[in-house]
Amino acid sequence: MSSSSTPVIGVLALQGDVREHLVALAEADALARPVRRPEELAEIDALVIPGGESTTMSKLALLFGVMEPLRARVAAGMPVYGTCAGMIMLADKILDGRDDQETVGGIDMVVRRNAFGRQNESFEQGVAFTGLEGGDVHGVFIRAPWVESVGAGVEILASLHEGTEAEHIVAVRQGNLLATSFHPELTGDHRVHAFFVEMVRAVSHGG
Ligand SMILES: NC(=O)CC[C@H](N)C(=O)O
Repeated sequence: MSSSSTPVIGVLALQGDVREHLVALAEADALARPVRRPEELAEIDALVIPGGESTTMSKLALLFGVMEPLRARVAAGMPVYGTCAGMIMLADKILDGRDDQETVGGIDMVVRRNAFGRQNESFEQGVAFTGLEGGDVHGVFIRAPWVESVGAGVEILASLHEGTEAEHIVAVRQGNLLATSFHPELTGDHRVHAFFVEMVRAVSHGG
């Protein structure tokens, strides 16, 4: 771990909206860099897994040999933030995935891919996010997953209501792992990234 107060945060750069996360992290006062190879994983304090396509990301992570090193670092407590496809990658269990699709795992949750359905492929909605000041976050949902269920150790940070129907969980935290169904990196509002950078600082300073 870096001992400086500016954490080095990688963005998993196999596929997806890497550049937007690099910009958002830099604006949230982190040193951000793309990460592709196992040896690059060893040089970061924390990681963002971007949105994109989780089936492709899974395949490339296996191909590049980063899946196992990533699992090892997650098990060792490295903070990771996953958005959308990145949320899927952090799920211990997924529904509607491809048969050969693997995840990094780490969050005790069941995530359903493309959960909001075809009619609702992409939409934008205000999201009340526990722990963030300044009002709703602007939620950009693109073929987004939702969290179907969580284990006892998982904190629910945001949910959406569908009409009068059930709530769908769209943001969670378990220990040093954070995941959102939506894409704060596509908005100019970097409060969720700043929230993650604070999580990373807390870990670094705590030793
Ligand atoms: N915007 C996104 O990241 C979409 C996620 C995509 N539907 C998947 O399953 O990976």
